[in-house]
Parts: sequence; C-alpha cells; structure tokens
Amino acid sequence: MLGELREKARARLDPVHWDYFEGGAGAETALAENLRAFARLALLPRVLRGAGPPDLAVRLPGAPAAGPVFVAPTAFHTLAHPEGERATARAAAAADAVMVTSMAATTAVADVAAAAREVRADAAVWFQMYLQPRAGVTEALVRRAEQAGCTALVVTADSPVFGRHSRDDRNDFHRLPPGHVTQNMLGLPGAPPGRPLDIAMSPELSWADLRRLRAATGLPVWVKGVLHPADARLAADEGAAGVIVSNHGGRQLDAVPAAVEALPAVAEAVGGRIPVLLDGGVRSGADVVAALALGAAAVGVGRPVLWGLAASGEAGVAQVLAELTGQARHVLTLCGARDCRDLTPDQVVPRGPEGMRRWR
Ligand SMILES: Cc1cc2nc3c(=O)[nH]c(=O)nc-3n(C[C@H](O)[C@H](O)[C@H](O)COP(=O)(O)O)c2cc1C
Ligand SMILES: O=C(O)C(=O)c1ccccc1
Repeated sequence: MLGELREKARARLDPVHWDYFEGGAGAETALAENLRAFARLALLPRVLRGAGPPDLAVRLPGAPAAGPVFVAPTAFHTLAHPEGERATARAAAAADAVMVTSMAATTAVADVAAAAREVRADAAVWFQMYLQPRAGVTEALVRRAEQAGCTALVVTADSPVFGRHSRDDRNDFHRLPPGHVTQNMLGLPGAPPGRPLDIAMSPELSWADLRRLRAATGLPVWVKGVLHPADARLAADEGAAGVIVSNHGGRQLDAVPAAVEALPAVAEAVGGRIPVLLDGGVRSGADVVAALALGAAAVGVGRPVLWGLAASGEAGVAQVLAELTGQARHVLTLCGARDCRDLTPDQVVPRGPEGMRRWR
C-alpha cells in the first residue's frame, strides 16, 4: 500500500521535486542503510502472555496521548500538494499523530496548528527549528511557535552545515519555484521586506545555545539528530525533554550508521531519564514495533508522509498513518504485547544464522 502511494506520488510530482523529497546526501548510503537495517531485523514473539488487545497510546513531553507514529519534520509540503502542510496537519490530527512542522514549511506554523485544531482541539503540533545565529531570529520563531499553540520545540542538531544532496545539485534545485514561500521566515529581524529570511546553518552552535533556548521558553525542547550515545547523555544532562535518534533520512553526513542501528546504544546511555524517539527508514508496522522494542517511545516518518500527500493530499497522509498504525497494532498483538512497555530488546534479533546465538 505504501508502495502504491509512492508510485502514485512519483507519477504526479515534477521529477525535480520527487528527487528533492526522495534523495539523500552523497552516495545515498545512509539513506539506503536506513531501509536495509530494518530489513536485517527479525522479531521474536512471546506467546501465551494473555496481553489482551493492544494499547498503542504513548505519553510524551508535549503530547500527553498520541499514537506511536509521528510526522517527522519535512520542508516544502506545498510542492507535494496545493494544500501543503495544512492537509498533513489535518490527517495527523485525525490519526492522533504528533505533527512536527518544519521551520522550512511552506505554511506558517500558526496556520498549520490551526488546521490541526480544526480536526481535534487537543492536536499536538511541534515546531522544528534550526537555531539561528542572527540575533533575535530564534526568539521571534519561538514566540511564533508558542503563539500558534505548539506544545514542544524540536531543535535539529545534525546540521552544522547544509547536507550535499547530490540529486538537487544535478537538477540545480536550490530555490523554491514562484508561489511557494517558507512562510515562517517572513517578517523576521533582518528579512528583506516581503521576502523570507534564508535559513542559516551554523557550525558554531553548541550546548550553550540550547541552554539559551531552554531559558527563553517554557516548552519542552527535543534534540533531533542524535546518533552518539554520549550526546544523548549530554542532552539529558542539559535538560532536553528527549532526543530523536535520526540521521536526517540520510540527508546530512552520509557516513553515519542507520538510525535504528544507533538506537540501542542511545537508549542504554539515556537509561530511561528522557524519552528517545527515532526516525529514518520506518516503512511498516514491523519496523515500528522493532524500534519500540529497541527503546524508542515513538517513531517518525518523513518520506512516506510526502508520498501520501503528493498522491492524494490529506486522504493520502491519512492512509499512510492508518496503514502504519494498523500494522503496528497487528504486529504488537502477534508479538504477545499489550503495549510497547511489554516489548524487550531481546525480541529483536538479526536475521540469519546469528540471530539466535545468545541462546545457544
Ligand atoms: C524532503 C525532506 C525534507 C526534510 N526537511 C527537514 C527539515 O526541514 N527539518 C528537519 O529537522 N528534518 C528534515 N528532514 C528529515 C526528516 O525529519 C526525517 O529525519 C527523515 O525524513 C526520516 O527518514 P524517512 O524519510 O526515511 O522517514 C527532511 C527529510 C526529507 C525527506
Ligand atoms: O531538506 C532537508 O533535509 C532539510 O532539512 C531542509 C533544511 C532547510 C531548508 C529546507 C530543507
């Protein structure tokens, strides 16, 4: 089903925009590894546990009751569908999925949050941001997110510089076509009149900047793009609400491991002090359940949401979220678990002859 939506999206999209959504950095090794790493995992069900019907709801800072699948922040939804992020937000709200709206969205965060709340008054919309070196810009963005009613901030930390997206270079895709605007970047300090401020990425950012952000807001602050267990521990020490294990869908450093391969060590390092989320390569309910068993509290999907949106707008995104959540519910039941707390890391084994090694 996801495959069909993907093909429909590919057929509908301008090939340059398709390449932007689908592509990764460099040789696209990390992009491919995100998928291969899940394919290398098998699930070991437990039997006769009397678990009863599964309960998928999770409690997170900034989302007291959400499903286990969230919408990872992705830029430029109006390239996929004229209704853009509004359509995504409505589908996410209807599915109880947290929507993380991107700072590089083509719809203002206030309009994204309003669209979500039309569907569900308590819909959770989080705002993803790149901390901006220019004075006052980050603060202005935080105020906008707060005023929009966002319930958490997500700071993307894996981007001290823009990723080199080989397909975009080949296609010379480096600016939005007319009619599409990064609305969140309009009217900020230093922005040219009527035009959006360019999003800056800076290698000078440090934990001190995160501390300043935390001091400037009462919202929970998640750190996205953590792969090293030591950084996850630092994030917990620094008062982050949680971390998102992610290699940015293979769009930043191409030499990194798959997100799900980094997850167990991060979960262990954090030791339950703060929740750990994951995104990258999640394409089925079995992927969702494997990540939950390895220590994720919830998982994000990026490209599948864009496929749904490009294929059929809000209904397409709703299909993607319903399919993944429905599959996850089924797989959880087959694993003998009532909720993700019933799953243990030993229920995830490598495929192949090595898989059962620890019991020999
Ligand atoms: C087209 C596209 C745009 C993205 N834009 C952003 C962004 O603006 N901010 C961000 O933190 N991550 C961004 N990401 C990364 C996603 O949040 C997420 O980490 C990744 O897509 C997960 O992998 P998946 O696509 O395999 O599900 C983007 C990813 C894609 C594919
Ligand atoms: O394309 C991306 O992955 C991304 O994160 C981004 C960052 C800034 C502007 C647009 C997209």
